[in-house]
Amino acid sequence: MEQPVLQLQGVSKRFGRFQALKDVDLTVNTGDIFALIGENGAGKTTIMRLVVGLSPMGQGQITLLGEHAGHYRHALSRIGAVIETPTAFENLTVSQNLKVIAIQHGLSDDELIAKTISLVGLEEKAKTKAKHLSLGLRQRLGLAIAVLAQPDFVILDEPTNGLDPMGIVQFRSLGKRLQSEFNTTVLISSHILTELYQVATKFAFLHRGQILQVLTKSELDEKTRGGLEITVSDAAHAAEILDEANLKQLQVRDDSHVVLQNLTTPPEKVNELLVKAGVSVISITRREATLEQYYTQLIQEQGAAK
Ligand SMILES: Nc1ncnc2c1ncn2[C@@H]1O[C@H](COP(=O)(O)OP(=O)(O)OP(=O)(O)O)[C@@H](O)[C@H]1O
Repeated sequence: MEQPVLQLQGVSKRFGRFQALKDVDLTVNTGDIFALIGENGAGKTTIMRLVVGLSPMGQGQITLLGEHAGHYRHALSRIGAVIETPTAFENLTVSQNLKVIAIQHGLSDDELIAKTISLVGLEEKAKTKAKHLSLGLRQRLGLAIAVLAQPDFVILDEPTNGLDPMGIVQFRSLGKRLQSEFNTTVLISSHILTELYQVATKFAFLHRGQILQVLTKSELDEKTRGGLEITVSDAAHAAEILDEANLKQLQVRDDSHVVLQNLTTPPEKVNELLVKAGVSVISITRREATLEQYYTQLIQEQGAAK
């Protein structure tokens, strides 16, 4: 059954006079791969640091695995986190690093270490010292450290930072395996929105310290579903004609572009309607909005609403 793993209620945080988070409400449930999406400085890392107690609480309440931030007893031992640059023992090899972490968790299972190394695709570097790893490989070691003890909840801040394309592909499968094989709940931030879209099941859009919207993957898919981009001589007139024909979900982008969403009407029909009404149709193209475009649009709407 779905249960809250992490809840933020009315969380605000200031750094001096700067309001980094404002009244943030979030619920991450068991099995979610919950993506935090936001521009540089939106507050993603601040949320993660507050959750793990790396930063003192501001206002509001954070509940992690049933315990309140500031009063954690067992919650932190049940999570794995990579926040900012992952740290490792520089003079120890990849497998020695993982051995140390295993011992810290009271585990002495070499098979688990080997399995974790393969999960993050570090087999060929198992005997390499951490100080000789590239940024992307360090990132993989950080991931391995975070997931080694099979925590209930994993927090990953920019886990794909520095990964090469192969690393990103492997990361995608790691995200899916964490969920399907270990039922791990994940909170993740990344700048690579196409990657987040591939792995996440829920999306929170954060802008200047505030949550604009939280969507499930199917809600996001619904909102970004394909539409027709219509280039015409007179967009306002075209919109009137389409509206009269009961094609309601439309948006005038500028003087010459109208976008019609959730369309079941074929493009030929749209063309016929417009041409009959004397609007010159230059082109009709089918488009799907990406997560990136959706996020940009959301921020623009937010700016326009102010
Ligand atoms: N210790 C601090 N002192 C002062 N300001 C801070 C501190 N930590 C974060 N900030 C500010 O708070 C804001 C949010 O920062 P945060 O690191 O959470 O953003 P982010 O969404 O993770 O961005 P990025 O994508 O760049 O990592 C930024 O403007 C940052 O400069």
